[in-house]
Amino acid sequence: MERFGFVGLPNAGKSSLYNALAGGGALAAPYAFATTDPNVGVAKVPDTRLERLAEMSESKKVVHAAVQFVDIGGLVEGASTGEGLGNRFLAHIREVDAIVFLLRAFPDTDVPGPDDPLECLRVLEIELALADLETLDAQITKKRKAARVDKALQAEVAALDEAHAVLAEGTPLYRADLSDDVREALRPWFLLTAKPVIALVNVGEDDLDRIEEITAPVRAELGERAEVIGMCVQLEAEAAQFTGTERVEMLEALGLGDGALERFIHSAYEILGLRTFLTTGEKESRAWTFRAGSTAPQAAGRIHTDFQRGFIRAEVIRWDELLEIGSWAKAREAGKMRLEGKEYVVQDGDVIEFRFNV
Ligand SMILES: Nc1ncnc2c1ncn2[C@@H]1O[C@H](COP(=O)(O)OP(=O)(O)OP(=O)(O)O)[C@@H](O)[C@H]1O
Ligand SMILES: [Mg+2]
Repeated sequence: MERFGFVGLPNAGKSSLYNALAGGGALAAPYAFATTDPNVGVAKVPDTRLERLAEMSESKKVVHAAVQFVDIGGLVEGASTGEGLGNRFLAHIREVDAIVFLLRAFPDTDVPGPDDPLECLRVLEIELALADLETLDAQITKKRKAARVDKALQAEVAALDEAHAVLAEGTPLYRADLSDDVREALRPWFLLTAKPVIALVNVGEDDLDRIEEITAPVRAELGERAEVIGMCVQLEAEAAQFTGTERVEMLEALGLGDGALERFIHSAYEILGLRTFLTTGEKESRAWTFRAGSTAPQAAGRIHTDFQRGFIRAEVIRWDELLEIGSWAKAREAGKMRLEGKEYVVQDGDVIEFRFNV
């Protein structure tokens, strides 16, 4: 399952965001990956398509797609040299698939810390860039020597040199203009600043009508490099303690509209190129996560490796088409199911039944 790490200065709102996701019933299951750090949550990805299909099939069970969130803890200036949680902290970041920068924009004299989101971003990025520089410095000389003998290593060394030059200027790699080849060569290095980023600007309760304005400088700074979302995490966490219509009323009363959590989870899903296909039946309806561009056998492998190995073909229909027809049996009868083979590239929103043979 894909994992997102919350990174921010102390008091940025990381734990509040975690609670917001946990409180809203979003936390499908607590997941402890280490006793020293129990703050890993599984958040289900909201999906009305799935709910409607489950209703249609009168499914006994409904299983949403899910992503993991980790509340990593506060990063302080000097983390790269061992300040604060230091290296243990950085190791946790290394394990995630994407980073969520929590940028504080709420003023509160009782809660210490900077409230300029751009300033917060700068400190976070410099610490992570320094940590990456250190990783490279520790290895680059050895690699260079090896490359003199083994020419095959030259491309990797060139990529490391390019990354080093970028980082030495204090620029995180996700912001740099690197070719796909260079990014690929850097992948085995698990560099912190090469990970995809969501910047979450945490605004104050009194600034709900200024979210766009407060978020704009961060958006301008990051451009296309990252997803930028503004919300008041505190209020979202309060609303998340309610469910169903109560939550809708609460969100309305707080002036939060549909709530930003769903939007946030969708963005998280989106930036990793994740997509959803669905299965539906009386026993269960379920949303499955796959990578954009996956073929039918690869998608089948998300259910079970046997499905991939023994793949014969897939019966496919778009979710809305199926809903309109009203049932799987009727769709089949009407000849509306497409038979797709090994080469088929699965689309977001496909409802699929796999035929396989093991
Ligand atoms: N948007 C907001 N407006 C006002 N107060 C907020 C907002 N978001 C969070 N807070 C408050 O700020 C304080 C710090 O929040 P939180 O504990 O979530 O930060 P944190 O990033 O987890 O900090 P740490 O790194 O110390 O663990 C809490 O008292 C919380 O209620
Ligand atoms: Mg915290």
